[in-house]
Formats: sequence, C-alpha cells, structure tokens
Amino acid sequence: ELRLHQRYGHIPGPKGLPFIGNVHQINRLQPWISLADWAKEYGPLIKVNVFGHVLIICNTFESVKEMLDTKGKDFGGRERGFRSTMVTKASGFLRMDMQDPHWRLSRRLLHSSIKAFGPGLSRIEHYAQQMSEEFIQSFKKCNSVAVDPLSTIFDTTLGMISLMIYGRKLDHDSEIFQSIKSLTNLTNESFHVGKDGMQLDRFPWMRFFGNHTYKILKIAQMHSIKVQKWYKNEIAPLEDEELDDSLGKPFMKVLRDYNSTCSPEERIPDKDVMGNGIQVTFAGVLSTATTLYHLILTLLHHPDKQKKMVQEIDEVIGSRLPKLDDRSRLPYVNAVLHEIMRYGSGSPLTLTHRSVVDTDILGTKIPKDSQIAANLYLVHYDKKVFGDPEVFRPERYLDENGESLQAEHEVWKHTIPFGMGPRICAGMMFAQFRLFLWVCILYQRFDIVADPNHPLPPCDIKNLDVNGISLMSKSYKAKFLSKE
Ligand code: HEM
Repeated sequence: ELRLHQRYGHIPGPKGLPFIGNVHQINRLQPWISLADWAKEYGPLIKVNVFGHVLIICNTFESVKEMLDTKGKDFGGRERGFRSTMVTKASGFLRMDMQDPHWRLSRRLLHSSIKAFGPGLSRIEHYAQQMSEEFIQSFKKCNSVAVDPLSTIFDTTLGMISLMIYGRKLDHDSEIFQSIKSLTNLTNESFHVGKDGMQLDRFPWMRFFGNHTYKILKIAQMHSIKVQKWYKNEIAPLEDEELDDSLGKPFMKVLRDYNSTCSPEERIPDKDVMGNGIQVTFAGVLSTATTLYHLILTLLHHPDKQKKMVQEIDEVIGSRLPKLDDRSRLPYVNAVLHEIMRYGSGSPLTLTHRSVVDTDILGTKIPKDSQIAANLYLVHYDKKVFGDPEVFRPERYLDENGESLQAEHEVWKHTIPFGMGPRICAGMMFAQFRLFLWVCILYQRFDIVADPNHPLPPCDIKNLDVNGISLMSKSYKAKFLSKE
C-alpha cells in the first residue's frame, strides 16, 4: 500500500478498499461506464486499483494522443500477466515491447503479407467473390425465415483470417477450424472483466483454488497445442504452390521465408512465429465480427440510413463485384463504417500498455513500469466534438453536398477505433478493406429487414455487452431476403 501510494498517490482516482482496491465499484457488465463516471469526477487521467494492480487510464483526446502518439515510445511496452503467458507463452508481437526488434519486424512482415493482396485488382475481386459466396449460401438457405447472423459472420471472418495466416481454406466443420475457433473464443473469455481472470494475473496461486478462468485457459491451451501441431505437421512442410495464395502470401509463410534468409541472430524464434499466427487470428476475428454484427442491428434500427446506403451502392456499383477503389465514390458507405466504429466503440479501451521509462502525461508524472490504457470510448463520445455522440448519424462525416469532410476535420481526428501512434492496430488496413467489401456485397445482394415476431434489442452503447476484450450487441434475428 505504501509503495503504491509513493508511486501513484499524486494521480486522482476513486478510493478503494484494502486488498481488492476498486474491484467492487466497477460495473462488471459495463466497466467503461464506471470509468466514464470516474473521468467526470477525477479528470483526464485517473488510476484504478484492481487487487493491488494500478491501471492508469487516459480519458481525453489530449491525454490519449500524448500516451499513444507523441510519447508512444515511452508507453510502448506491454504487460505480461499470467493469462497472456498461459496460452501463447507471452510470445507474438501483440505482447512484445516496442523495443523488442522482433516487434517491429513482425509488424512489417504482417503488413507485407496484407499488402500482397492490396494492389492486385484480380485478388481483391477473388476475395470479394469468396466472401460473398459464403454469405450468400448461408443466408439464402433461410430466405424468408429470420436468423441470427452471428455464427455466419464469425465463421466467415475466421475462415478469411485463417486463409490469410496459414494459406489454407478450412472447412468450417473440420476439427482444426473448430479448434482455432475455440482457442479464439476461450482466450477472449479469459479476458472478460466480469469474470475472475483479473485475480489470476495478480495471484497466480488462485489457480489451485477453483479459479474458473484458469479452467478456461487450460482448455484454450489444449487447443493451442493442437493448432501448433497441425501447423507443424500439415502446413509448414507444404511447398509454395500447395498453399492457397488467394489472399496473398500467407503470413506464416512470410515469417518462415524471412527466417530462412536472415542471419541466425536475426531469426524470429519458433515460439514467436506461432504466437504471431495465434495472436493475429485472435485480434483479427473478434473486433471485425462484432463490428459487423452491431452494424446490421444498428441499420435495422435506422432504416432511413440503410436505404440511403443501399441506394448509393446500387447507383455506383450496381450488380458487379465491388472493388477497393470504389471507396472514394461511396462517401456514405464510408461514413456509415466510421460512424459504427465510433458509435459502437467495439474496443472501448486499448490493450494495456506499459511505460518503459519514467515519463509524464500532460505534466503528471508516470513512473516506469506503470500499466496504462487509453479510453477510446470517451474520445468518441466527446460532446464538444460530436455534439450528439449518442445518436447514430453517419452524416456527421459528410459536408452539405454529401462528400467526405476534409481529413483534417475534428470529427476525423477524434475517430480512433484502431488507436493511434506506433502501436496502432496492426490489421487496420485489412479490417477496413474487409468491412468495406463485405458491407457492399451483403447489402447489394440482400434486403435485410426486421421481423415483427423477433423484436430487436437496442443498439446504443449502454445496451452492448462486454464480450471479453470487445463489446457486442445482444443477440437478434433478422430476415435476409435475396434480391436475385
Ligand atoms: C474493426 C476491426 C478492428 C478494430 C476496431 C481493432 C482495434 C484495435 C485496437 C484498439 C488495438 C489496440 C491498440 C493499442 O493497444 O494501442 C488493436 C491492436 C491490434 N490489432 Fe486490431 N482491430 C481490428 C481488426 C484487426 C484485424 C483484422 C487484425 C489482423 C489482421 C488486427 C490485428 C491487431 C494486432 C496484431 C494488434 C496489436 C498491435 C501491437 O501490439 O503492436 N486487428 N486493434
């Protein structure tokens, strides 16, 4: 307690109880709401104590920018709690400090893997075609019956990521696909704020006393070993021409090719190669799938916005497949995509960073080795910038002629769903490509309508649930009526 007081006594925050700190005061179903209330009371920088672990949170654009961007290097470390160590042995670049040379290298190799499918027009069309086929097949089957689209969205998103990482199109019923899926879901669940995972990070010995998260992590670990074995025995030995390169060169292949040409001291250790694959799957599936799921629900609540978006898609694209360079001709679709990421703020907090030196934010001292995160939700809900942040209004990104506002406009600057600075989301470009193509194809092919027999849950952020590291809307059903 004395040590914590010496390090963090000068940072404001709610007063907690001995031993557990503020745990009992955090709304476990909507932790970002408790944080917002405390931000109102204590200001731009607050501290929260979770079982003796202090987490500092930046609540305003200025403090977030300083933490993530201007002083991004000072805050470029990551925490390594028991949970993250258990599944991937803390390897992989999501968990590495920025100062680790393999962090920059792994990010660069991921980008070169993603870029391989970026500029090639034929690849993109192929990619769009594959996506649309999966959706069309799945939704056409239940034409006039209302369905919950979550599993189709999740499986398609996971299938695409697996293809991009491993170079294999996996049958959704196959054992390995199910293992990758369980590994992703269970790892996510272990980070649920409402469950007992936080205690495990602080007191790893709790695993001997029936800790539920530990049980989940044991199963996740089993799936992780299965995936690693599958990769080692069935994928790694394959020649280039035996891999599916329809999404460009698979990330794992890019990593291995690098290793086979560099000097031994520059090699990325095998555990990090595998950790990178598993972590990018995890990071790439959940946020994208939950964003798409929330977008469909939100548009069902706003049929006028849906109609406007569909009209633009029909006018500009018609019935051909969408291409990435259509984006500049579809300002309304772009505005809808940015607005859903602001309005839903699927990742309300960034991942936790660690200060690697003694530093400060807006003049407040932050000691070396502090845990710190940025509250993106509060940036997205700043009334001074957005006026009516609780309203879903894509028009806020458009001028009076319906064209996109200039890039320097305040609303763009304050829309940061992927974070900012050196540790900005490594898959941002991939996520944006995918969301754009997917939305165009889906609304081009289907009339998505509500069913009076299945009332929709609300879509505002106060009614979203925590789903591990991201937010997700409650389940709903809708009709996907084929236009063909
Ligand atoms: C709507 C979709 C997505 C959203 C909203 C999102 C958001 C974020 C956020 C907020 C962070 C944390 C940044 C920080 O800690 O400061 C992050 C990190 C990351 N994301 Fe994403 N993400 C999305 C999709 C993806 C996809 C598709 C991939 C992979 C292809 C991906 C890979 C990563 C990785 C690897 C990191 C860790 C980067 C690092 O530690 O250096 N994300 N993402």
